[in-house]
Amino acid sequence: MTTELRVLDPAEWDDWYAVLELAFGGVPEADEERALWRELTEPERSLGAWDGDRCVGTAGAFTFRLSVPGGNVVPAAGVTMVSVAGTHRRRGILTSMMRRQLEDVRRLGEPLAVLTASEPEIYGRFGYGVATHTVRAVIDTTRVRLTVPEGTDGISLRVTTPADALADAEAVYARLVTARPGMVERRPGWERVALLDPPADRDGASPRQCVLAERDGEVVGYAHYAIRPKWSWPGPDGAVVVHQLAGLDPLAEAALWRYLCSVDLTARVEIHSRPVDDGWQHLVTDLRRCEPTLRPVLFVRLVDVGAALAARTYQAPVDVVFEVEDAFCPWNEGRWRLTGDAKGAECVRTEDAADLALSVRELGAAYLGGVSLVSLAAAGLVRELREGALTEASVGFGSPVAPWLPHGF
Ligand SMILES: CC(=O)SCCNC(=O)CCNC(=O)[C@H](O)C(C)(C)COP(=O)(O)OP(=O)(O)OC[C@H]1O[C@@H](n2cnc3c(N)ncnc32)[C@H](O)[C@@H]1OP(=O)(O)O
Repeated sequence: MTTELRVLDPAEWDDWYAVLELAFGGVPEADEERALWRELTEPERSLGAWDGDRCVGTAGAFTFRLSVPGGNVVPAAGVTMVSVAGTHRRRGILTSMMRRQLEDVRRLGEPLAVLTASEPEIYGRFGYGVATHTVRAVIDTTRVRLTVPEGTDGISLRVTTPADALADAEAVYARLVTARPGMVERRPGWERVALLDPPADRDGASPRQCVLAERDGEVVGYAHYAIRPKWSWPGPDGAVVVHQLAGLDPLAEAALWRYLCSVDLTARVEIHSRPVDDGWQHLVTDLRRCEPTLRPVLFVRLVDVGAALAARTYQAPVDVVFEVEDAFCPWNEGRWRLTGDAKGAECVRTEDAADLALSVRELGAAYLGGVSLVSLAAAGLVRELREGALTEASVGFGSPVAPWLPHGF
């Protein structure tokens, strides 16, 4: 069997997308959702694998800019819509699409490729490392109280709809992008992804609602949530389902959490995705009764090691030579000297002796400052060749704010 890889012709989008839908189980998306993904697809950077006139593989990329430690936003390919038809699996089609895609990303000059994986096992072989995690939790609001900081009463709340609050919520989001690594700048059209609310995904909950936090008439935070009513024999037993929450300062966030934790006729707050260092965990009286669980989310791949490492800053001075192994993108292989601090960085090829040896996957994992090089070394994935280099690099790579990706793509 030979398959041909080619750039997507927009006229073929329906056939191409049908392969993806089928690979994910074949449940058709709501018209509104499908139409939005069609609009957001960038055909010129989407690949199809064709067996004769049959599309049997798909892989897309979005043109993103990702926030990195220090506050820069760096061009990144947002790899997406990856699938291979059930009739054509395990014959190397995904591998050929990943190779071609990374070559294209390199040609476009984007130092990074990022993705969220359907199954984490798939992408390590292509050099992607897990760089961000998210916390899911269920707060038992019948047992857990929230102690909010003084000053929260200065925030007033207004209930509205996500659609009516869109411009205000987007303005808040835009101001937060550079404050936390791992966030994606929203391009035109992407604000509508935040509004997607297909009834099939609601699991018995209401359409999404929105509450705005305001100080002196200015919007300083918002939350998107839904209510899942439930009645048990003793009485009301509903849930508040938190989809998004963002505040420009701690008081705005605390006021939003207080509101969500005190909705009448509910007994729990379900938090689907929050940063691992989120403030609410310190406001609750009993974190054990919130059942926090961790999940890997964003995979990062350094497509151009030199440009990627020079694009972020380092919280403590670093001067280390990395010996990088990268069989899938051999242009990255070899030794790189990284020098940098909190103001800027440079990363160039060198013949000097290596201080640390690792694969490009581990560099991707550590890149956003959420996974420490020391912990990767503890797993045997980073080798220290000069004493002291591991601590130096690990401290420098760290981030005071945990990286987090607020939404999928
Ligand atoms: C960013 C995103 O869009 S994530 C979405 C990914 N898509 C899906 O999960 C949809 C359902 N699955 C599929 O469509 C396909 O099974 C794919 C795309 C995951 C894999 O496509 P294939 O063409 O079969 O992969 P390919 O033959 O190139 O396999 C490459 C390697 O990955 C391994 N692999 C592929 N899929 C998986 C998997 N789901 N779990 C573990 N290993 C896998 C193969 O065993 C192979 O290993 P090897 O190199 O050691 O031999």
